[in-house]
Amino acid sequence: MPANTMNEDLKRERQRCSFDPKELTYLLDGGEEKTEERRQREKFFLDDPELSETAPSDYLSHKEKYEHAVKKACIVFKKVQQLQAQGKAGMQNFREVLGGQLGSAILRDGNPLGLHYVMFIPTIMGQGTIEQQAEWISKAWNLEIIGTYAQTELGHGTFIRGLETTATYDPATEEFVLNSPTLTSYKWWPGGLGHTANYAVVVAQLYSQGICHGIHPFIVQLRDEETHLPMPGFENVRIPWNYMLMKNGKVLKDGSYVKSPSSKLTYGTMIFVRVVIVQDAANYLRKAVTIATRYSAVRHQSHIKESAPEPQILDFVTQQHKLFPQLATYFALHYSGAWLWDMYNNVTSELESGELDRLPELHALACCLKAVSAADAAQGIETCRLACGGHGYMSCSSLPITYGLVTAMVTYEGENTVLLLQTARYLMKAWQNCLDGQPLTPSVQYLNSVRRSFGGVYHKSVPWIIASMQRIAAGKIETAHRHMNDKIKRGVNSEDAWNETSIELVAASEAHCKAFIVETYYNSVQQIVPSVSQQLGKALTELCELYAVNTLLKNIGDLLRYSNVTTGDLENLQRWLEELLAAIRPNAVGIVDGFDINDAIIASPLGAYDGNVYERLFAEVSKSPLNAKPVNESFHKYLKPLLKSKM
Ligand SMILES: CCCCCCCCCCCCCCCCCC(=O)SCCNC(=O)CCNC(=O)[C@H](O)C(C)(C)COP(=O)(O)OP(=O)(O)OC[C@H]1O[C@@H](n2cnc3c(N)ncnc32)[C@H](O)[C@@H]1OP(=O)(O)O
Ligand SMILES: Cc1cc2nc3c(=O)[nH]c(=O)nc-3n(C[C@H](O)[C@H](O)[C@H](O)COP(=O)(O)OP(=O)(O)OC[C@H]3O[C@@H](n4cnc5c(N)ncnc54)[C@H](O)[C@@H]3O)c2cc1C
Repeated sequence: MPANTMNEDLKRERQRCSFDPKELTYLLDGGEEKTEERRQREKFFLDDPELSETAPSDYLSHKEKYEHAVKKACIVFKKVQQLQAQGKAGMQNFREVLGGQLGSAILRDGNPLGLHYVMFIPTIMGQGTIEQQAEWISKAWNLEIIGTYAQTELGHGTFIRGLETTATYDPATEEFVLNSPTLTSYKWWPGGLGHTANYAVVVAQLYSQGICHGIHPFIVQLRDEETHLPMPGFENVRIPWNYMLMKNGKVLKDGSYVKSPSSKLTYGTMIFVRVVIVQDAANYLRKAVTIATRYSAVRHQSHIKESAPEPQILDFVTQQHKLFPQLATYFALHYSGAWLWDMYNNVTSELESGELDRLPELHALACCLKAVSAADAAQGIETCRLACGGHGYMSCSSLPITYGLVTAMVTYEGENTVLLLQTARYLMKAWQNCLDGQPLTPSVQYLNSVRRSFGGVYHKSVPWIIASMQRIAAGKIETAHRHMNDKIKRGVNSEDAWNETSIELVAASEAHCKAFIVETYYNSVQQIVPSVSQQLGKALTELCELYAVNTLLKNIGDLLRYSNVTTGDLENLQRWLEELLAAIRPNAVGIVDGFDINDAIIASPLGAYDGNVYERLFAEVSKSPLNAKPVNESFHKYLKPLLKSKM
């Protein structure tokens, strides 16, 4: 590949951009200094020859991939320790390095220490007493032990009240006795459980004095700390009394049980991870859309006008309609994720002082935002992959693996439908409160105002779209509430009525979440615009408008059903969408440049900064061991005899 050449199309695109991408980078990082720190950190890891890929891991076996990932995770850990020793990193950096997009680029095939940092340590911090934190946290941070979070069993993932593993307190020895007595009670799925972790937080049904007190977390040693040989299996495993995490519910030494202020505090780690997933989903989406946008600026195909040369595929409006909403969705999820993170931190500190009032609202928002961000990011990444035609299908494009990782988010940490139904529970109560004239929490305040008016006259503005989406959400909430109550009035019991109405309940939850995202995104942009250049402010506003218009147009049926919108208004919306695509077109490459994702993190020949797509694709396929020899052995072994036998 010619060194230092920049693709001519990308050069032109960069000249066309109306704002300076660096300004966007600084905005997203939180300032120039933060950008510099991030870049230095990325360089520190990515320039390490032991961490940079010489050959793609696609060509390794499953076992080799695992070993390769463990090796890299250990190198990363040592490097973070080096940074800490130099005072250049705090504890937070484990999360930034191992959990963010840098970590997922280095540990492309999975992070064997991921659960240790994202669930084991947070559970001890959130569920352990001060003494238990003192005992376990520093060991865990220093990687003297490696933990995981073992909740899901072969038979139960969603319905955690149905877990079968038991922990029975024996006051005679002051120990808990753990048992997984059936095939379906086997712990199944926990990340790192197979070969990496030597400890786990095990979630089990607590029994004391003959009474079941529901699920609680216990620290259990899985493997010998020296030999790493597995401890005897889950039959009558004895652990000391203080291995039950007792910040919330407790068992006293005599076996009496002290209830937690809320049994749902045991579910705290799940809320934390759901909150983190929103940001994680956004980051994966921005990587995919960077790849697809740069590729679409470099790729020429077909004709718009027969007389003109083949255009960049980014000039097809249908291509813009595939990609630009993904750019906008990144920002929408980024700002909603930041909002949720703030709420999570505020509510967590309220919980510390015994205030539980805002926990239900946090739970309702974390559930629907996790579900919608995982689903939208997955769909967005798949759209980006398809938008790259055949080359998007190649594993070296990084798009299939990115989609695979994000689609798992739909299932883990609470399956999406199940989480949307949790939010629906909250919304049904909120609607009832609204009917009864009771106060409403901030995120459902709109139900009151929407109830009073059916619609407002169309005007070309995001606030009109927000109001329309709130009207749709309130309409769907009202419909589900009414249908469920009709069934109950007809004699259906409330549980069956819930199940029979659940399609509408899920739809109501999604609509509520979308309205929340558009409003949060709009408010964030309104706050940012006065502090950035006029050009960047305009670009950010256009993206926000695109997200709003596109989301509303995807719900035309609902809009017609729940508002007094006219077909003329819909045509105006469609025109607005097309205007926005045209306005964003010159800035598309500048926007993804502003994401400032290092080429080693992009890890795709289609999306590198220099745009040398074809040269990089060629270089990539030549790494395949299959291409090392002109004739593969299978020809002589199988094909040749077959060909002969046919002659
Ligand atoms: C340092 C480096 C780090 C790196 C950093 C980051 C980067 C990477 C990030 C991503 C990587 C993450 C990898 C994670 C891998 C996956 C791990 C897992 O899946 S682990 C496994 C994950 N597994 C799952 O997620 C399992 C999903 N299942 C569940 O969570 C539960 O079974 C349930 C919530 C669905 C129902 O629970 P159930 O007990 O049957 O409850 P009912 O329905 O009967 O409702 C009763 C009442 O309770 C209320 N309430 C409920 N929850 C909460 C809450 N949290 N709070 C408050 N309230 C709550 C509810 O609203 C209702 O209130 P009301 O109406 O009565 O007033
Ligand atoms: C990559 C990955 C990593 C994971 N890591 C961990 C880990 O580290 N630790 C851990 O403990 N677990 C882990 N899990 C498990 C994960 O949390 C569960 O798979 C998840 O919670 C879903 O539960 P399930 O598999 O039982 O799905 P199920 O609940 O069996 O879902 C199957 C279907 O049933 C539907 N369904 C179930 N209940 C209801 C309901 N009440 N109403 C309507 N529909 C319903 C769902 O919507 C879905 O369509 C991981 C899973 C994956 C995929």
